[in-house]
Amino acid sequence: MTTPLDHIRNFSIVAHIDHGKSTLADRLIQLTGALEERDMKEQVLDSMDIERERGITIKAQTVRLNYRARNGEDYVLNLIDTPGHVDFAYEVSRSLAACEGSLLVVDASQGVEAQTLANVYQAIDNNHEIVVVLNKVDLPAAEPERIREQVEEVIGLDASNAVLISAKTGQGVPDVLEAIVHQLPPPREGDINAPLKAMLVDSWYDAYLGVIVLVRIIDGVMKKGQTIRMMGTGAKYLVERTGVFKPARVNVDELGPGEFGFFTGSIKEVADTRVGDTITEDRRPTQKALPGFKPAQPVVFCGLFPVDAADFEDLRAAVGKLRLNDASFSYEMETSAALGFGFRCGFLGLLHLEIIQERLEREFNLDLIATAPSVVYRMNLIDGTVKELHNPADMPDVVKIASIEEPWIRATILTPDDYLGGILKLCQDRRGIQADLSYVGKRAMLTYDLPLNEVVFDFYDRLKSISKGYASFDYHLTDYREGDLVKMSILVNDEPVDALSMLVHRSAAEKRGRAMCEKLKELIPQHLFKIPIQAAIGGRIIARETVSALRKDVTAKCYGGDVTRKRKLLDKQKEGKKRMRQFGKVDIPQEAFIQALKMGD
Ligand SMILES: Nc1nc2c(ncn2[C@@H]2O[C@H](COP(=O)(O)OP(=O)(O)OP(=O)(O)O)[C@@H](O)[C@H]2O)c(=O)[nH]1
Repeated sequence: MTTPLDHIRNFSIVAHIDHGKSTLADRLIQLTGALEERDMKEQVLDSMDIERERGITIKAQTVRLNYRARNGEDYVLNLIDTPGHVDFAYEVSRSLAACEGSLLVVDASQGVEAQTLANVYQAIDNNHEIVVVLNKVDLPAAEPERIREQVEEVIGLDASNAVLISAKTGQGVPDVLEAIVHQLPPPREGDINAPLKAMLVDSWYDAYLGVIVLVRIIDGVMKKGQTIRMMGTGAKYLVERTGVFKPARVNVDELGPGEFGFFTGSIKEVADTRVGDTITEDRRPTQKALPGFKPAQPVVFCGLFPVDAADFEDLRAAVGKLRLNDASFSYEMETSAALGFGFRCGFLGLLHLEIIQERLEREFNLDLIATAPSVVYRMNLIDGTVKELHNPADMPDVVKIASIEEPWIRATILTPDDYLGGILKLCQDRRGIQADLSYVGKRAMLTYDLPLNEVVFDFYDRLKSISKGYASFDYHLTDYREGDLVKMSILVNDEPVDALSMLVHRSAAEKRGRAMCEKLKELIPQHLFKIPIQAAIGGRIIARETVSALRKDVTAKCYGGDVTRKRKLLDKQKEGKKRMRQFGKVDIPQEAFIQALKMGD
């Protein structure tokens, strides 16, 4: 039996990272009895280990809560989880488009932050009704009244009905459930007799069931035995199972209008499902598809190579497996003179890159070298063609290039006033153009346009360290702009190391080149001969350092003495060697690549 529309509420929780979204979700699940206390793992919505460790939510999920309200009526509340990090802004927007309301969670001791703004405006753009929830009122530093005013002033939302809670102690959380029922609207449309029309919200790969597709039903019903058609791709599948998450997976006979749930149907790959696609019944299709979504485009690329060339096939299998579950991660084979065989991989952002790299190393036990992250450049060639450049190593000959364009972002930074000077300097150093500066209480809200190229390395780390962790940051891509960009190569012992070449702005090239050479000098161990390290643009050397030659007697400890100690040392050397890469006659440790690429101003 399907639930009547006016007894359904579909909502998301939007918040800045760490303001308590997952803790509140846990409480709601617990209060509605969706999960027995003893089954209650901390933060059930964050299902992947790495996510839990980092405390961030990546994959959007949904949970059905059955709630008997104080008026005695039974409601179905679908909680659609959204990720909180800027890299996953696209996933946020697609989950928001599938529901009607949001809880805006704001930490009452911290107040509005950059991602509070970014996420709540996305919800408002999706016509959401919004319940303001002020969390962490148990903290001595909480100032709910001040933050209530801030929400009204800065965001322009009515916060007079804000619910004051502590997701940690549970205080006030039952009022959140009532607010969901009374302040959020039921699904706006939905005709059970109309042809099936459903939105594909998400999909992921499950080892037992294959691809699981999360859907929001608009019209009609979806049930086992139906042949459905994806209107965007034209592909047809037989529905084998329909169900909901409570949060454990439970099969149901059918899904009706306004409901969220999943279906399975021998779909082989996540890549066969397109988020935002309209699903209809093949036999009786709906006339009009939903407005589609754009697929998420990778914006940051880097090469991933196995430290040990023998691991290449394992790496291939591993990236293939990850891709099964993450359509926004892309890869293609790449060869590098310096690093051998590997893959050029595309990511939604730096965090996405780090997560994938970490999963490859941890879950698949691979030792990897990652090359400098690079954005996608547009090369306007003299012959009129346009080429997208994902890899600095593939840069066309400069004489063929008319101009180079690079992606720009609009960044919003909120910071306590004390750190404003340092942050302005950082943005300025990174070629930023200030668009706005205003105040949110005692904090400055800075809006800057920046080249993404200047942000992908360590901008976020620098921002955090300048502001002692107090500044918050959010960005979105805006446009491509022409830039005076040059390819900088690094030569070690007169040989170019392709994995270290990068595109930089001409004005920053010398400084960056010098910094790279200095770092490499520290990181490359001494050899028996002198090693020159140089940065070059075309044939012109712009920076140079030298690793001096090793004096012979340093190896003396390897001769004579205790045999076990000697063997141990040799073993250590062998281990160390594995993590080195040979360039001509020079061994470069793996760390050198990573460290050399972190600029440090
Ligand atoms: N004192 C106090 N701490 C809280 C409360 N709610 C959450 N926390 C703590 O705040 C931290 C962040 O909470 P999460 O629920 O993980 O925050 P989140 O917004 O889901 O974070 P992301 O998943 O990273 O977006 C955790 O250490 C929680 O234990 C509260 O009401 N009071």
